[in-house]
Amino acid sequence: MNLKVKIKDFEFENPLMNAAGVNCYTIDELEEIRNSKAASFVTKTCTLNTRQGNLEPRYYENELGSINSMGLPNLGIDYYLNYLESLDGTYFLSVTEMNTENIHKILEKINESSFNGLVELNLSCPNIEGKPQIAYDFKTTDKLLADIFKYFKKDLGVKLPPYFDLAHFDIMANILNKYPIRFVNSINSIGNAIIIDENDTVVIKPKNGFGGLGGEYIKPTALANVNAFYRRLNKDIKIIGTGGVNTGRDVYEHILCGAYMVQIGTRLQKEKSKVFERILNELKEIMKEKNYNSLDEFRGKLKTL
Ligand SMILES: O=C(O)c1[nH]c(=O)[nH]c(=O)c1I
Repeated sequence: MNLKVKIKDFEFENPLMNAAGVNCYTIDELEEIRNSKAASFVTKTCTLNTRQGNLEPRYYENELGSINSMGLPNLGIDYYLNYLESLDGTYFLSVTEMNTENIHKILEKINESSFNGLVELNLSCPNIEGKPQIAYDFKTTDKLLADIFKYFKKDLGVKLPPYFDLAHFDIMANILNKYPIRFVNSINSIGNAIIIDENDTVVIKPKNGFGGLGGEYIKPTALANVNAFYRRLNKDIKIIGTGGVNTGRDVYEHILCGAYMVQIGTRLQKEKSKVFERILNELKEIMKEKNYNSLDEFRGKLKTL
């Protein structure tokens, strides 16, 4: 049984990796994933300088998922870049910045480095006070990508927020199809939800309790975003599916919708890196039952009525 995935010239043993932000803040956490059954990892989204992030409590989980307003805490691009440059194998480096000028600065830094993996440009952080998510501003996103591809020579994809209107899928896909983007990762957390505890109180401190939703809560929206972009993007832009993955069946559904790699966030936070082996075994069971020997045989084969 062959679980291999190819994105551009990069080949992965299987489709599983972590979602940015979970278990990927320190080198120790990244090494834990690298030494697990996951086929790759993505770093915590990083910026030019280190960031403390928002006040705590800034993360909360329950049986249905999680809510977070971390506020982009990270150890800075140099920390992650130096570590990544020391590795063989193919990994993902997630980056963003507070404005387009600094996004170009951090990408130019990567451009000049010997990093040979894929950059995941995060256009969808919902938790920076006063900063709207870039990917909800279509004009800015279009201009940013046009400027990036004037100089950026390495392999880059984008991390998108969920969209909820078919017209927005059309607009965004038309923009993305213009550029040599290697992948689109859908979705980031569903921004600005609230969860209330039994003391009539929100469960996280930042932004009056408003934070990004993850876990089972968001799987239907994640699957729809994966499939909407799979239907619209030209075939050399691969889809990475993120959101609501708890079982092998959830991975199977993301791939059925068109996903290549599949990222695990909330469930990894709960179960730690042994989750990759469990979910991989569950996926293999499903493929055996359905007599599939490779992911290509069922990727995108979602049936409609
Ligand atoms: O608050 C965060 O650090 C965060 N949290 C998320 O749920 N998604 C993101 O892209 C980010 I950068």
